[in-house]
Amino acid sequence: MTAIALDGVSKHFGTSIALDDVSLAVPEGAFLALLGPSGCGKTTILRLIAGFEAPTRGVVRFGARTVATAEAQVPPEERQVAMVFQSYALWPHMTVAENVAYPLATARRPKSEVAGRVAEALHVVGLAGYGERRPEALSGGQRQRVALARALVQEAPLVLCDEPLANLDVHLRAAMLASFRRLHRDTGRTFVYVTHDQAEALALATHIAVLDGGRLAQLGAPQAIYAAPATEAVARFVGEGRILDAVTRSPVEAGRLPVRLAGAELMVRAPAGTRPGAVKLLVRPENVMLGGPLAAVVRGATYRGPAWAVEATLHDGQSLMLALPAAPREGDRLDLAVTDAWVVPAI
Ligand SMILES: Nc1ncnc2c1ncn2[C@@H]1O[C@H](COP(=O)(O)OP(=O)(O)OP(=O)(O)O)[C@@H](O)[C@H]1O
Repeated sequence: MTAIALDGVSKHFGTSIALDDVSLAVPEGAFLALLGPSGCGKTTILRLIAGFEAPTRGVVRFGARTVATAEAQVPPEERQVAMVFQSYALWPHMTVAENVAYPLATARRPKSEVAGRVAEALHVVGLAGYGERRPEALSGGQRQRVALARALVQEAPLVLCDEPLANLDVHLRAAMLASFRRLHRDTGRTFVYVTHDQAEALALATHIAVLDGGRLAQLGAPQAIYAAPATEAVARFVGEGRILDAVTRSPVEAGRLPVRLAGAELMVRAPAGTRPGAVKLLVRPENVMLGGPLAAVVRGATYRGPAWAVEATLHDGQSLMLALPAAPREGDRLDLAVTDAWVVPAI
C-alpha cells in the first residue's frame, strides 16, 4: 500500500520554481530520505506533505486519500503527521515530560493515558527518568531525542523530519542515526527525512529521492543509487569517485560493456541502451586496485585514518582516486586496475 505519493507536483514562489513536475511514491513503512544540495527543493516537499504549503500544480496523496491539489488542501492538523525539526522546537518553560505530552494534551486525551504514553515514548528514545528536567538541562542530542519522543507519542503513521541531526556533533549524530533506525524498525511508521548529508541518507533510508534544481533526479534503494546513479548530478552528489571520459564500440550485453579508458580495455556496468561512442564512466575509489593495465602517476595523498586517499593521473591526463594503506610519494608510478565502474546514463 502506498503511504505517500506526489503526482506531477510543481511549486512556484512568485517567479522562482522550487519544484518542477515531481512524481514519486513510497510504500507504507518506508524510510524516505529527500537528499540534495541546498535549495534543491527538499524542505518544500516536506512542507507540501505536512500541509504548510499548497502545490501550484499536481496532487499529493496519502494512500488513496488526496490531501492536496492546487485548488483544495486538507489542513495540517487533519493530516495525522508528526514533525521533528532541526531546531528541536521544545518549549523552554515546560519539563521534558510536558513537552512530550503536549500533542496529547492539545488533543484532550485523558491524563492517565497521557502519563503512560509519555513514559513509554521517553523509554523508547532512551530518556526514561528525564521527564522532570527542563530542556536547558539536556545536551543537544538529548533535546533532539525529546523532540523525537514528542513525534512518537502521537499516533501519526507519518513522521516528517527536517534535518534533525544538523546541529549535532559527529559522535551524537552516529548515536542518533542508530536511534532513528531502531525507531523506524520498531514502530513500523513511514518516515520522510530531509538531509543534505548523503551518509545519513545511505545509513537510514529504505528509499532515497535525490533532487536536483527542483526536479527528481532519481528515486531508489540506497544501494541502487550508489551503484548506478541515474545522472551525472546524482553520481557527483552521492558517494565519492571521479567521472572519466571513455569510449565504447560495442552494444551493452547483459548489463556489461567493454570500454577503452586511457588506452586500456575495461569491462564495466552500463544501462541498457548505451550507444557506441563517448561515455561517462563513474569510478569509485574502492574499485581501483594496484596491479593492472592502467599506468598512473601519484599527484597527492590525504590521510583519512584507515587509509590514504590518493589522487593519481592517467597518461591521458584524467585523474582518479584510490585508497592505499601507506602514503605514496608524489610522482610515484602505479599500475592500476579498475574492478568495477558504471556508465552514467546520458541525458
Ligand atoms: N517561501 C518561499 N518564498 C520564495 N522562495 C522560496 C520559498 N521557500 C523556498 N523557496 C525557494 O525554493 C527553492 C527550494 O527551497 P527549499 O527550502 O525547498 O530547498 P532545500 O533543498 O530544502 O534547501 P536547504 O537544504 O538549503 O534547506 C530555493 O530556491 C528557495 O530559495
